Amino acid sequence: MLTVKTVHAVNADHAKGMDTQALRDNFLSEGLFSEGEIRLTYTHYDRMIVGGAVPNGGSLLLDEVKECGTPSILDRREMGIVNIGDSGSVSCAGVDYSLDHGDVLYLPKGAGAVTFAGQGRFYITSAPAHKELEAKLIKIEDAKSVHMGAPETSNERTIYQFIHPLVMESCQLILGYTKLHQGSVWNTMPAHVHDRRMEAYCYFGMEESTRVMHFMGEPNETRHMVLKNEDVVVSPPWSIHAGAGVGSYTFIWAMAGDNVDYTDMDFIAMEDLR
Ligand SMILES: O=C(O)C(=O)C[C@H](O)C(=O)CO
Ligand SMILES: [Zn+2]
Repeated sequence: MLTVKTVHAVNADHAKGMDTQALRDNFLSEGLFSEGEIRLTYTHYDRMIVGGAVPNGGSLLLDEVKECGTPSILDRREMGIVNIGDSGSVSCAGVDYSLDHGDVLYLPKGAGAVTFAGQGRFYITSAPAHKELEAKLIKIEDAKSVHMGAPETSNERTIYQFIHPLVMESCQLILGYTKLHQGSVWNTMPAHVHDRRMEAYCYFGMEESTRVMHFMGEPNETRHMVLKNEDVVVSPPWSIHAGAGVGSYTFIWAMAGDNVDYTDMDFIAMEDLR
Protein backbone atom coordinates (compact mmCIF):
# COMPACT_ATOMS: atom_id res chain seq x y z
CA MET A 1 0.00 0.00 0.00
CA LEU A 2 1.28 3.46 -1.00
CA THR A 3 0.20 6.68 0.70
CA VAL A 4 1.44 10.11 -0.34
CA LYS A 5 0.98 13.36 1.56
CA THR A 6 1.86 16.71 -0.08
CA VAL A 7 3.35 19.64 1.83
CA HIS A 8 3.62 23.06 0.23
CA ALA A 9 6.46 25.50 0.72
CA VAL A 10 5.94 28.05 3.50
CA ASN A 11 7.15 31.64 3.56
CA ALA A 12 9.23 32.63 6.61
CA ASP A 13 6.82 35.51 7.46
CA HIS A 14 3.94 33.04 7.53
CA ALA A 15 5.87 30.49 9.62
CA LYS A 16 6.65 32.91 12.43
CA GLY A 17 2.93 33.30 13.20
CA MET A 18 2.27 29.55 13.43
CA ASP A 19 1.24 27.81 16.63
CA THR A 20 2.60 24.40 17.63
CA GLN A 21 0.06 22.38 15.64
CA ALA A 22 0.51 24.48 12.50
CA LEU A 23 4.29 24.06 12.72
CA ARG A 24 3.86 20.30 13.03
CA ASP A 25 1.33 20.13 10.17
CA ASN A 26 3.59 22.05 7.83
CA PHE A 27 7.07 20.78 8.66
CA LEU A 28 6.79 17.39 10.34
CA SER A 29 6.00 13.96 8.89
CA GLU A 30 5.05 11.44 11.58
CA GLY A 31 4.32 7.76 11.07
CA LEU A 32 6.19 7.35 7.78
CA PHE A 33 7.40 3.90 8.90
CA SER A 34 4.42 1.57 9.02
CA GLU A 35 4.57 -2.21 8.64
CA GLY A 36 3.57 -3.44 5.19
CA GLU A 37 3.36 0.06 3.74
CA ILE A 38 5.19 2.71 1.78
CA ARG A 39 4.39 6.21 3.01
CA LEU A 40 5.79 9.26 1.27
CA THR A 41 5.70 13.01 1.78
CA TYR A 42 5.97 14.96 -1.47
CA THR A 43 7.39 18.36 -0.53
CA HIS A 44 7.44 21.50 -2.62
CA TYR A 45 10.90 22.29 -1.22
CA ASP A 46 13.00 21.53 -4.31
CA ARG A 47 10.39 18.76 -4.89
CA MET A 48 12.16 16.55 -2.39
CA ILE A 49 10.25 13.38 -1.47
CA VAL A 50 10.88 11.74 1.91
CA GLY A 51 9.30 8.53 3.10
CA GLY A 52 9.47 5.11 4.62
CA ALA A 53 9.05 1.55 3.34
CA VAL A 54 8.65 -1.28 5.85
CA PRO A 55 8.20 -4.61 4.02
CA ASN A 56 7.99 -6.51 7.33
CA GLY A 57 9.25 -9.75 5.81
CA GLY A 58 7.23 -9.38 2.61
CA SER A 59 7.89 -7.16 -0.37
CA LEU A 60 6.70 -3.71 -1.41
CA LEU A 61 6.81 -2.21 -4.90
CA LEU A 62 7.39 1.49 -5.51
CA ASP A 63 6.62 2.40 -9.10
CA GLU A 64 4.08 5.04 -10.15
CA VAL A 65 3.65 7.99 -7.79
CA LYS A 66 0.85 10.11 -9.21
CA GLU A 67 2.26 13.30 -7.69
CA CYS A 68 5.38 12.95 -9.89
CA GLY A 69 3.34 12.81 -13.12
CA THR A 70 5.53 10.12 -14.71
CA PRO A 71 4.83 6.40 -15.26
CA SER A 72 7.51 5.42 -12.72
CA ILE A 73 9.00 7.43 -9.84
CA LEU A 74 12.60 7.30 -11.11
CA ASP A 75 11.79 8.35 -14.69
CA ARG A 76 13.00 11.90 -13.90
CA ARG A 77 14.33 11.47 -10.35
CA GLU A 78 17.16 9.98 -8.34
CA MET A 79 16.78 8.26 -4.95
CA GLY A 80 18.78 7.78 -1.77
CA ILE A 81 17.72 4.97 0.58
CA VAL A 82 18.99 4.35 4.12
CA ASN A 83 18.20 1.14 5.99
CA ILE A 84 17.45 2.10 9.61
CA GLY A 85 16.14 -1.39 10.47
CA ASP A 86 17.42 -4.96 10.31
CA SER A 87 18.84 -6.48 7.12
CA GLY A 88 16.73 -6.29 4.02
CA SER A 89 17.03 -5.92 0.29
CA VAL A 90 16.20 -3.41 -2.40
CA SER A 91 15.83 -4.58 -6.00
CA CYS A 92 15.96 -2.29 -9.00
CA ALA A 93 16.81 -2.72 -12.70
CA GLY A 94 17.35 -6.47 -12.24
CA VAL A 95 19.89 -6.08 -9.39
CA ASP A 96 19.27 -7.14 -5.77
CA TYR A 97 21.10 -5.02 -3.20
CA SER A 98 21.44 -6.34 0.38
CA LEU A 99 21.26 -3.52 2.89
CA ASP A 100 22.37 -4.01 6.49
CA HIS A 101 21.51 -1.48 9.18
CA GLY A 102 23.08 1.86 8.25
CA ASP A 103 23.79 1.02 4.60
CA VAL A 104 22.87 3.56 1.93
CA LEU A 105 21.76 2.86 -1.64
CA TYR A 106 21.78 5.42 -4.44
CA LEU A 107 19.47 4.75 -7.39
CA PRO A 108 19.79 6.95 -10.46
CA LYS A 109 17.30 8.52 -12.84
CA GLY A 110 15.85 5.93 -15.21
CA ALA A 111 16.51 2.94 -12.93
CA GLY A 112 12.86 1.82 -12.93
CA ALA A 113 10.58 0.40 -10.26
CA VAL A 114 12.00 -0.30 -6.80
CA THR A 115 11.16 -3.33 -4.64
CA PHE A 116 11.80 -3.37 -0.88
CA ALA A 117 11.99 -6.71 0.96
CA GLY A 118 13.07 -8.37 4.20
CA GLN A 119 13.25 -6.90 7.68
CA GLY A 120 14.58 -3.48 6.65
CA ARG A 121 13.06 -0.17 7.60
CA PHE A 122 13.94 1.90 4.56
CA TYR A 123 14.11 5.68 4.69
CA ILE A 124 13.52 7.03 1.19
CA THR A 125 14.64 10.39 -0.21
CA SER A 126 14.20 11.46 -3.82
CA ALA A 127 14.80 14.62 -5.84
CA PRO A 128 14.48 15.54 -9.54
CA ALA A 129 17.57 14.55 -11.55
CA HIS A 130 18.94 15.70 -14.89
CA LYS A 131 21.18 12.79 -15.88
CA GLU A 132 21.49 9.03 -15.58
CA LEU A 133 24.30 7.93 -13.28
CA GLU A 134 25.48 4.67 -11.68
CA ALA A 135 23.58 2.96 -8.87
CA LYS A 136 25.78 2.56 -5.79
CA LEU A 137 25.54 0.68 -2.50
CA ILE A 138 27.60 2.49 0.13
CA LYS A 139 28.67 0.97 3.46
CA ILE A 140 29.67 3.10 6.43
CA GLU A 141 33.36 2.23 5.89
CA ASP A 142 33.14 3.77 2.39
CA ALA A 143 31.53 6.97 3.64
CA LYS A 144 33.59 10.05 4.41
CA SER A 145 33.56 10.75 8.12
CA VAL A 146 33.98 14.19 9.65
CA HIS A 147 34.49 14.72 13.36
CA MET A 148 32.72 17.81 14.74
CA GLY A 149 32.17 19.51 18.08
CA ALA A 150 33.59 18.68 21.50
CA PRO A 151 32.42 17.22 24.82
CA GLU A 152 32.86 20.64 26.53
CA THR A 153 30.19 22.09 24.24
CA SER A 154 27.97 18.96 24.42
CA ASN A 155 28.00 18.67 20.61
CA GLU A 156 30.66 16.06 19.78
CA ARG A 157 29.50 14.08 16.77
CA THR A 158 30.64 12.27 13.64
CA ILE A 159 29.11 13.21 10.31
CA TYR A 160 29.10 10.33 7.81
CA GLN A 161 28.76 11.56 4.25
CA PHE A 162 27.46 8.90 1.83
CA ILE A 163 25.87 10.56 -1.20
CA HIS A 164 28.44 13.32 -1.41
CA PRO A 165 30.85 14.48 -4.16
CA LEU A 166 33.84 13.05 -2.25
CA VAL A 167 32.24 9.59 -2.30
CA MET A 168 30.14 9.41 -5.48
CA GLU A 169 28.39 11.51 -8.12
CA SER A 170 24.72 12.45 -7.88
CA CYS A 171 22.61 15.15 -9.53
CA GLN A 172 21.06 17.08 -6.63
CA LEU A 173 20.91 14.73 -3.69
CA ILE A 174 23.41 14.90 -0.86
CA LEU A 175 22.80 12.51 2.04
CA GLY A 176 24.41 11.08 5.11
CA TYR A 177 23.87 10.69 8.82
CA THR A 178 25.29 12.13 11.97
CA LYS A 179 25.90 10.17 15.17
CA LEU A 180 26.09 12.00 18.47
CA HIS A 181 28.90 10.82 20.73
CA GLN A 182 28.13 9.47 24.19
CA GLY A 183 27.14 12.35 26.49
CA SER A 184 26.71 14.93 23.73
CA VAL A 185 23.19 16.16 23.14
CA TRP A 186 23.39 18.88 20.49
CA ASN A 187 23.38 18.32 16.76
CA THR A 188 24.33 20.95 14.23
CA MET A 189 25.33 23.54 16.77
CA PRO A 190 26.54 26.17 15.93
CA ALA A 191 23.51 26.58 13.69
CA HIS A 192 23.51 27.45 10.01
CA VAL A 193 21.22 28.11 7.06
CA HIS A 194 21.76 27.49 3.32
CA ASP A 195 19.44 29.37 1.02
CA ARG A 196 20.72 27.32 -1.93
CA ARG A 197 19.41 24.00 -0.60
CA MET A 198 16.50 22.65 1.39
CA GLU A 199 17.17 19.94 3.94
CA ALA A 200 15.25 17.12 5.63
CA TYR A 201 16.18 15.40 8.89
CA CYS A 202 15.06 11.92 9.95
CA TYR A 203 15.78 11.25 13.63
CA PHE A 204 16.21 7.55 14.47
CA GLY A 205 17.81 5.09 16.89
CA MET A 206 15.93 6.66 19.81
CA GLU A 207 14.39 4.94 22.82
CA GLU A 208 10.60 5.11 22.88
CA SER A 209 10.59 7.77 25.61
CA THR A 210 13.45 9.86 24.17
CA ARG A 211 12.58 13.18 22.59
CA VAL A 212 14.60 15.60 20.51
CA MET A 213 13.83 19.30 20.70
CA HIS A 214 14.22 20.26 17.05
CA PHE A 215 14.93 23.92 16.42
CA MET A 216 13.83 25.68 13.25
CA GLY A 217 12.94 29.14 12.02
CA GLU A 218 14.84 32.16 10.83
CA PRO A 219 17.89 32.76 13.04
CA ASN A 220 16.16 35.71 14.72
CA GLU A 221 12.75 33.92 15.00
CA THR A 222 13.51 30.43 16.24
CA ARG A 223 10.80 27.90 17.06
CA HIS A 224 10.97 24.34 18.29
CA MET A 225 9.12 21.07 17.80
CA VAL A 226 9.29 18.05 20.09
CA LEU A 227 10.16 14.99 17.99
CA LYS A 228 10.23 11.24 18.63
CA ASN A 229 11.94 8.29 16.99
CA GLU A 230 11.56 8.11 13.18
CA ASP A 231 10.03 11.57 12.86
CA VAL A 232 11.04 13.44 9.71
CA VAL A 233 11.21 17.21 9.55
CA VAL A 234 11.71 19.44 6.52
CA SER A 235 13.89 22.50 6.79
CA PRO A 236 13.11 25.36 4.38
CA PRO A 237 16.10 27.24 2.94
CA TRP A 238 15.51 30.15 5.35
CA SER A 239 15.50 27.97 8.45
CA ILE A 240 18.10 26.85 10.92
CA HIS A 241 17.97 23.11 11.71
CA ALA A 242 19.38 21.85 14.97
CA GLY A 243 18.35 19.57 17.80
CA ALA A 244 19.04 18.64 21.38
CA GLY A 245 18.06 15.24 22.70
CA VAL A 246 17.22 13.84 26.12
CA GLY A 247 18.72 10.48 25.07
CA SER A 248 20.93 9.13 22.31
CA TYR A 249 19.94 9.55 18.68
CA THR A 250 21.25 9.62 15.14
CA PHE A 251 19.80 11.67 12.30
CA ILE A 252 19.84 11.37 8.54
CA TRP A 253 20.24 14.63 6.68
CA ALA A 254 19.36 14.91 3.01
CA MET A 255 19.49 17.97 0.80
CA ALA A 256 18.50 19.06 -2.69
CA GLY A 257 18.85 22.39 -4.43
CA ASP A 258 21.19 24.51 -6.48
CA ASN A 259 24.49 22.88 -5.56
CA VAL A 260 25.97 19.75 -4.00
CA ASP A 261 28.52 21.69 -1.97
CA TYR A 262 28.04 20.42 1.59
CA THR A 263 30.29 23.19 2.94
CA ASP A 264 28.16 25.96 1.41
CA MET A 265 26.54 27.03 4.70
CA ASP A 266 26.01 30.39 6.36
CA PHE A 267 26.82 30.00 10.05
CA ILE A 268 24.92 32.00 12.64
CA ALA A 269 26.84 33.57 15.49
CA MET A 270 25.45 32.44 18.83
CA GLU A 271 24.73 36.07 19.86
CA ASP A 272 22.57 36.52 16.73
CA LEU A 273 20.19 33.65 17.56
CA ARG A 274 16.84 34.69 19.03
O1 LIG B 1 25.89 17.45 12.80
C1 LIG B 1 25.88 18.28 11.90
O2 LIG B 1 26.38 19.41 12.01
C2 LIG B 1 25.22 17.93 10.64
O3 LIG B 1 25.01 16.77 10.37
C3 LIG B 1 24.82 19.03 9.75
C4 LIG B 1 23.93 18.58 8.61
O4 LIG B 1 24.57 17.66 7.84
C5 LIG B 1 23.55 19.78 7.81
O5 LIG B 1 22.75 20.55 8.25
C6 LIG B 1 24.19 19.98 6.52
O6 LIG B 1 23.75 21.17 5.91
ZN1 LIG C 1 22.17 22.19 6.92
